[in-house]
Amino acid sequence: MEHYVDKKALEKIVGDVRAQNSIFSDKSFLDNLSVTNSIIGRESESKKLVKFLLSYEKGLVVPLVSIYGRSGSGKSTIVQFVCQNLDVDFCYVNLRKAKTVFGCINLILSELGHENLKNAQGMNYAFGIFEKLILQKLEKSDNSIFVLCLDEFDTLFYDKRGKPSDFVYKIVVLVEKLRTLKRHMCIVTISNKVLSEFNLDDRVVSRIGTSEIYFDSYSQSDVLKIIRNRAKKSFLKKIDDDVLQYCADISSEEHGDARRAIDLLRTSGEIAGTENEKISKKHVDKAVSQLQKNQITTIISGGSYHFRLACAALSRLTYINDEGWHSTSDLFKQYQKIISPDTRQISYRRFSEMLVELVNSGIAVSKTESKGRHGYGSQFKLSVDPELIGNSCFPDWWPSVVESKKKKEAAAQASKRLKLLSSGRRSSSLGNLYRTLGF
Ligand SMILES: Nc1ncnc2c1ncn2[C@@H]1O[C@H](COP(=O)(O)OP(=O)(O)OP(=O)(O)O)[C@@H](O)[C@H]1O
Repeated sequence: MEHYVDKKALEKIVGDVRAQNSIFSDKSFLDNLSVTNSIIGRESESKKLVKFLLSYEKGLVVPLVSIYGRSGSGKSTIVQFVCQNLDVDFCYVNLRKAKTVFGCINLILSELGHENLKNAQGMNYAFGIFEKLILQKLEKSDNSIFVLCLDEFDTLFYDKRGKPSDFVYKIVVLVEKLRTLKRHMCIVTISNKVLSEFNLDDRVVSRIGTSEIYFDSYSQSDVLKIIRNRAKKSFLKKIDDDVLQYCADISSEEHGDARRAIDLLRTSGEIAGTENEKISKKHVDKAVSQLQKNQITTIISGGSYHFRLACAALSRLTYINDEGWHSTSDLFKQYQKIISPDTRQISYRRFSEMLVELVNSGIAVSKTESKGRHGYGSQFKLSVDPELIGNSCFPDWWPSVVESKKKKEAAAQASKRLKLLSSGRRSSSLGNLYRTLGF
């Protein structure tokens, strides 16, 4: 049957959305993309950043400050809040949107109002424009410092062919050049990883020093304070504290993640609104599974065909064999079986890199195991339901996997019955023998 949206269907959609939103007074306080004005805690981290940036007033700024810590610990929020409230010119760029190093410089330029450049125009040309734009900006505002905030700094290092270390070197050289023009610039990198984990050349490392600010994960009570504050501003009616506690507990299971807590509270509210009920723990449970589903779908739909094949290989092995850990070579064999015959396979090495991507995305976990004389090898285990992954990767293919498992289980049952039967026959023929011998 064809599905289409007519006026009646649209009216229903509008009604559903209104119901979803009915229990909120102002949802903007539950928006993870906007920068909040009310920050709970984080005084010491803010102070350190202000100290690094304002040292320009005394004539010397460190070229690079590295901000690092687990996700949802407030890194991006604090950096943007501080920059917005100091007399500095700044440019905040989330590098996740870039696929290559050249893509990163294009993102920076476009944030500064410049059109995209073509690869062929080259990095040196791009840096020439970057320098001009910074000088123009400082001239206009009469500020002396330009802060370049590079969020998701790790992205730069995915493009190994684009020479990420060279790129950082070029920015540091620009910082030095601006200094000779009596202008200051500071690069603030934001990442989940510490700077030493990146493959930066010695010439970069020796120039940037070690100015780091670590953001410790929030405790359960920190997360609770953050969402209590948001709940007060965003819902029409007061939310029970045990519901907020429950959201905070779930969001602190692994590490205190404020983003997860805010998403959870918003989604629980939407579900409660749709069901026309007061928000309760039941809605939080539903929100947890809805968010997990959404997250998986986003990761998988954004991945390449081979990434989805790697996910599918791990899901199939896990589902069919009811087993957790799988080696790279078993997974590669499985990948070779699933891939469509007219598609070119990626190499074993590239496939192992893809498995690492899977771990980075949170879909799987890995461990290293000794293989005796053969050294060490990696093992991978899914961290989510294989059916959810398999169905999201290739919905037309997954039913055949379910069918194979059914067949395998039926065959195992049949062989069990056969064994029982034959051992029964053997014991009854032995019984006859004993009787004949008079025992
Ligand atoms: N101390 C805080 N007070 C109020 N809200 C906070 C605080 N810390 C984080 N948040 C909120 O939590 C959400 C996530 O914060 P943020 O994006 O800054 O985390 P992050 O450490 O940069 O995460 P990631 O590494 O995943 O990018 C945002 O909505 C932010 O407003």
